[in-house]
Amino acid sequence: MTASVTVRVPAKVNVQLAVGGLRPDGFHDLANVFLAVGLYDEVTVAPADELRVTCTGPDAGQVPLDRTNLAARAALALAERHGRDGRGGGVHIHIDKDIPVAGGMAGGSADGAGALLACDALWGTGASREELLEICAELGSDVPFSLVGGAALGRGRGELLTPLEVGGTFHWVFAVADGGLSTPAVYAECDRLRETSGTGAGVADVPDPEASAALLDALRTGDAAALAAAVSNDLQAAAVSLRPSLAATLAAGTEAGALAAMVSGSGPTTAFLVTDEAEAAKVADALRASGTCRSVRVTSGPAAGATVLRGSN
Ligand SMILES: C[C@](O)(CO)[C@H](O)COP(=O)(O)OP(=O)(O)OC[C@H]1O[C@@H](n2ccc(N)nc2=O)[C@H](O)[C@@H]1O
Ligand SMILES: Nc1ncnc2c1ncn2[C@@H]1O[C@H](COP(=O)(O)OP(=O)(O)OP(=O)(O)O)[C@@H](O)[C@H]1O
Repeated sequence: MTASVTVRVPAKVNVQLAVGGLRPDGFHDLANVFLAVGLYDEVTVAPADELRVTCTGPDAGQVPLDRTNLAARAALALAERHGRDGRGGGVHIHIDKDIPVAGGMAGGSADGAGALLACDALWGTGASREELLEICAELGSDVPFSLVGGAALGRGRGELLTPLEVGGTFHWVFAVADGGLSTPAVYAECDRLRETSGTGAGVADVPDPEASAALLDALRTGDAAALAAAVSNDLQAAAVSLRPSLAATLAAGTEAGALAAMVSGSGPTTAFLVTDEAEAAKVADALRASGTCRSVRVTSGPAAGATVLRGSN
């Protein structure tokens, strides 16, 4: 019997986040271009008498350890589908968290996808990729992408994925802000700004979001300058409206020579696209010196999706 299984799962940045109208179910239709980047959480699962979640890492204190944790919800969902209800809760899930919490980098989603893959291996469930993706979509809009990684276009509320070709490595600097932002609050602020913009348009009749052809081309050819010219995030104004101090962080990265500066997803982490590792180090130093963020991370993408590192059945 396998003693434990460890899965590594990447963070994401949205190189394009086009937000459509508010749907009757409370979600927004998206054209969401995800890129997985090399900051990872590791999720380890092992048999236990009951469901238990533990977490280590710099932000561990902000992670819920009850059944609301996305990793716990993933384990319970798989157990229920495979008739393990009696025993299914019997798993210890440990999260070694390196992805900023509530930072717009899909940290909780990563843990959900990681726990799902790890429990599937631990229990020998043999769930198909299709079933795993279905459970991921039930857990959250970003969770399917955490499973597949690489780069993908997410339609619907972000869960309907089409893998994208990427022709090179893109270098990034991330500025982690103090505290998090609530994803629903940022979407609500986006609607509020649209309603008060004076266009007279309601939040339901926004044009259908479309992926940018220039952006997809830049990903395919690995052209960082072209990607920088095409990135966009419809949630950026909302995140900055809720956290005005982000404007200074964005300006600090731009002044330091970043090709592009943007809010990562719903924020408040900010993302800076740079030409290479040397530029990344320069921009990272400038951001640290600016005093406009809590910490700075340097990495690159695309990164592989959820991957079993140790143990399997
Ligand atoms: C901002 C992004 O991270 C960009 O990738 C995602 O759109 C958010 O994905 P997520 O954190 O997995 O979000 P979910 O757990 O599915 O939804 C949380 C809340 O965010 C809002 N939400 C999310 C996704 C979406 N397409 N439209 C929304 O309006 C809704 O208020 C929803 O109740
Ligand atoms: N495993 C988990 N790790 C972190 N947060 C979790 C987890 N499970 C549930 N949460 C809850 O989800 C909230 C959002 O955390 P998360 O780190 O996923 O945000 P995020 O990166 O902004 O998400 P996204 O980019 O998908 O919108 C947290 O405040 C926390 O209460």
